[in-house]
Amino acid sequence: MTEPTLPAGVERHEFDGSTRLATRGEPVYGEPTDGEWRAWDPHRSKLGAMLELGMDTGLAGGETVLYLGAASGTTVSHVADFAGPTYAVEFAARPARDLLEAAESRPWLFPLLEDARKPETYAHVVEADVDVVVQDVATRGQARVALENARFLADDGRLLLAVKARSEDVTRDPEAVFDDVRAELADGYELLEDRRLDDYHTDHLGVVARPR
Ligand SMILES: C[S@@+](CC[C@H](N)C(=O)[O-])C[C@H]1O[C@@H](n2cnc3c(N)ncnc32)[C@H](O)[C@@H]1O
Repeated sequence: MTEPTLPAGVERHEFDGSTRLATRGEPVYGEPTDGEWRAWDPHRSKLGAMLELGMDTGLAGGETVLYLGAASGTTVSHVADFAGPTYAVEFAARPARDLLEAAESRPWLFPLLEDARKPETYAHVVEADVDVVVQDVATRGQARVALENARFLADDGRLLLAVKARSEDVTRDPEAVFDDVRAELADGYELLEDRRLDDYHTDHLGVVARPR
């Protein structure tokens, strides 16, 4: 089986003797750089882990992206380095300050201080038919958030979702949590691939899906 190709604008570069994913842009979280390239740390990024593990994200580069749970911009800054317009939703004010800083050198990165459970609050800003929704909210009701934001996706768009089992229920077996999330997601999405991200993020599932 051939590995899915990386999106244009994401390359493997040598940093301190090891080959790592990288994008081209201003550093954001103290990551090592090699000229214009900065390392993308899969231990700090679920999407980075999905790419590192060879999941077929469908990303080609240049996409319009809605990113839910942007926090201080670690991952979404890499996304904005290779994607097109990137709308970054985060509801906590503290990390959003760092997110605004990451956006200063990225004209295509649009931070939105909103609640991803209330898509109507940013529907007037986010353009219709985005190519990709990336979601990493690590909060209870992760499938519900993905379903509520499906309205933004183009028919052939992709949901790239990270599910944190412990955010749903700390006491349950993660596999049982993931089964429930898969079943709920099926209300609005066709699941194309899922994979445990434990090599990088304990008890997390990476999911690639498209709207039904
Ligand atoms: C695991 S962190 C995200 C890390 C980030 N995706 C990265 O890789 O750089 C989860 C973030 O989702 C945010 N979040 C949780 N629920 C949210 C909601 N309903 N709306 C917007 N942001 C939310 C949290 O405030 C937190 O910053």
